[in-house]
Amino acid sequence: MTQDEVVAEFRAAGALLEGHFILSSGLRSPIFLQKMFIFQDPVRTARLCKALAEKAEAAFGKIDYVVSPAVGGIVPGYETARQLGAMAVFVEREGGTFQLRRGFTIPPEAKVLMVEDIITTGLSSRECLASIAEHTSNVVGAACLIDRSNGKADLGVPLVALARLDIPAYPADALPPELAALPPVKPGSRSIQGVKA
Ligand SMILES: O=P(O)(O)OC[C@H]1O[C@H](OP(=O)(O)OP(=O)(O)O)[C@H](O)[C@@H]1O
Ligand SMILES: O=C(O)c1cc(=O)[nH]c(=O)[nH]1
Ligand SMILES: [Mg+2]
Repeated sequence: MTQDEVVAEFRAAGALLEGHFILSSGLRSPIFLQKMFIFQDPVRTARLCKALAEKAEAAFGKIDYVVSPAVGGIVPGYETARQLGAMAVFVEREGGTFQLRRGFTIPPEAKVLMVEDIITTGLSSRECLASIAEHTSNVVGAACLIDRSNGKADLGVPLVALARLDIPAYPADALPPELAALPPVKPGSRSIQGVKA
């Protein structure tokens, strides 16, 4: 799947939102990729995650476990794992920190892929990888649908992305006037889980 085809899937799903958004990192952006508009359509999700699974397998070889950060990572993590013939588990915030809960375990010999939905600064991905590191050192890499940092986010492990886009994001005190003129909205879940943006 080409980068243009990935963007076309987001556009067709109505997932390319324009406005003034407060991102999980606290950065502000005129564009928000509402991945849940992708994930509400299982057929579209399967198309994207099949392509992601193929790219991840080509880069990292056989993968046994996919681990993703809740909430946004759960659906693409599950579907990518299904396409890979791997297991799918997720980490979720407990007291603000990602933890493997619900009795999930990762066998020490399992080759692990971290799957994220969207990457902006890479903070959520790094937090997810840190929580995985408490269970295994067998992480082969990471994969995401869209890396909106255009390759600038450093996860500390190799990353494959279905699309790399350069989408502007600004600190709150450095907004361009046209963005500052719009009322900000905060679509993500980090702040409602008691984690400082
Ligand atoms: O690269 P980053 O700067 O960390 O931003 C990307 C993260 O932000 C979103 O999650 P969010 O915390 O908004 O919660 P969600 O997964 O519940 O949507 C998205 O799902 C990524 O996890
Ligand atoms: O950085 C984020 O929080 C973020 C950006 C984006 O486009 N989509 C999303 O779900 N989260
Ligand atoms: Mg997330």
